[in-house]
Amino acid sequence: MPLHLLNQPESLAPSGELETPSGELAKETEQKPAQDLMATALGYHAEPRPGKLEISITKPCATQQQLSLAYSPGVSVPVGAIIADPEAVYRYTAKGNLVAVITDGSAVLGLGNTGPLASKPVMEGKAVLFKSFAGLDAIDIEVEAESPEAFVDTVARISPTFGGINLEDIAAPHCFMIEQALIERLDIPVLHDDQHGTAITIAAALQNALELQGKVLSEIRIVCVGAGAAGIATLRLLVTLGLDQENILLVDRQGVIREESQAPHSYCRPFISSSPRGTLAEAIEGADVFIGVAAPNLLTVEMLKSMASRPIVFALSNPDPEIDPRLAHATRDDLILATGRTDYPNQVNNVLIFPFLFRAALNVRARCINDAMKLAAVRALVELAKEPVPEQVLEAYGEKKLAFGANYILPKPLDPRLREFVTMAITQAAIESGIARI
Ligand SMILES: O=C([O-])CC(=O)C(=O)O
Ligand SMILES: [Mg+2]
Repeated sequence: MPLHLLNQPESLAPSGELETPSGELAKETEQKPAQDLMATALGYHAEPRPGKLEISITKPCATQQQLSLAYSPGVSVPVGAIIADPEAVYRYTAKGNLVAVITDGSAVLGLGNTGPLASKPVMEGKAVLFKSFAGLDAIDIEVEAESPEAFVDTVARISPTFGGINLEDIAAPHCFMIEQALIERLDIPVLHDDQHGTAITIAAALQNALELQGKVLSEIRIVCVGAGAAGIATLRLLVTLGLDQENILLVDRQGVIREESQAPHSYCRPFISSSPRGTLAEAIEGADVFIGVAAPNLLTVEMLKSMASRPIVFALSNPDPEIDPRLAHATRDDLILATGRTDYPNQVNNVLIFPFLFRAALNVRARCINDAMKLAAVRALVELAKEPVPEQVLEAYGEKKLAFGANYILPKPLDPRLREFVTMAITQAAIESGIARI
């Protein structure tokens, strides 16, 4: 069974082969790149040494004198300083630049419950992104936890090591309670990336897509497929930004969530609909926006055809989207489409945000990542997408021209301006909202 079908909710599973305009031949030619990707990805992870991370040392340790500073007896001096003033830990250790990427492996990408061990490449990957995009040191930690409480306890117990905690790929509904419990318990920033990193990125992308399609958030009708971490957090944020709760249909494996008893968990409650529409096909008819954070190939050609004019489709299941992008574009030419993938235009992926939320929070030693910081992050992405794109970005993506428009609604993840522009905006919000400690 292909990995992307593991643990997939039954009624969300693709109903068969993807319908492609060019039929069998298209299927055969698609298999080759897929095989190439498998071999290349395995080689990338295995060679020249296994994995994607190593630890490096930042102080010389080659002479007896240096050794006596790095270790006994010199190391006891900062210990004493930290006992006298716990804040000194930020001066004498790596804590202030160190983020833990922590998971229980229960909702890994769109792959489902892979367990902690198999999630390790993803968590190492997040650590790589923290380092390369925001200069933050990050360590992946995969936890075998028998309950959400045990997971919270484990994270809380190891938290003194870190300047921030990035929770990653934890299934709903436990992810909501886990994040809340840790925010309350710890005095360092805690963020569940798949909720807020994803929600912020979607909100920014949607604002820009709506502007291009000549629509406004307060008037559109939206269908969100997936009532997990990303779906719930995104709807919450969009409502904060002006989306009318009445215009939301939240769909999960049973269809549109219309009754308390249908809801997979209590966090769906604000989005329970009184609409007569019950299936995804019924929900999508006439809708302006489709947000998929669920599973591959759920959005059919017929459904896409039935959407309102100038529709917006965010097919964000990773790695395989809710509709094949080529198929979607072949079906409608008035569409704005985004995926979570690097190899198509309009990548809506939390990598645009999580490195900079933590960079900003750690820069000012914020106790938490608050709503003001999240909203500033949305605004920064919205604005940066409208700025002229530097040559360096065009080169990185092999593009001749990129400009704000249907195929460029968000900055590219490899845009070096993100680090300064987005971090500055979030930092400013942290300072103005009074949670900066330095
Ligand atoms: O890793 C990614 O591409 C985005 C993400 O957090 C996820 O899908 O869980
Ligand atoms: Mg994730």
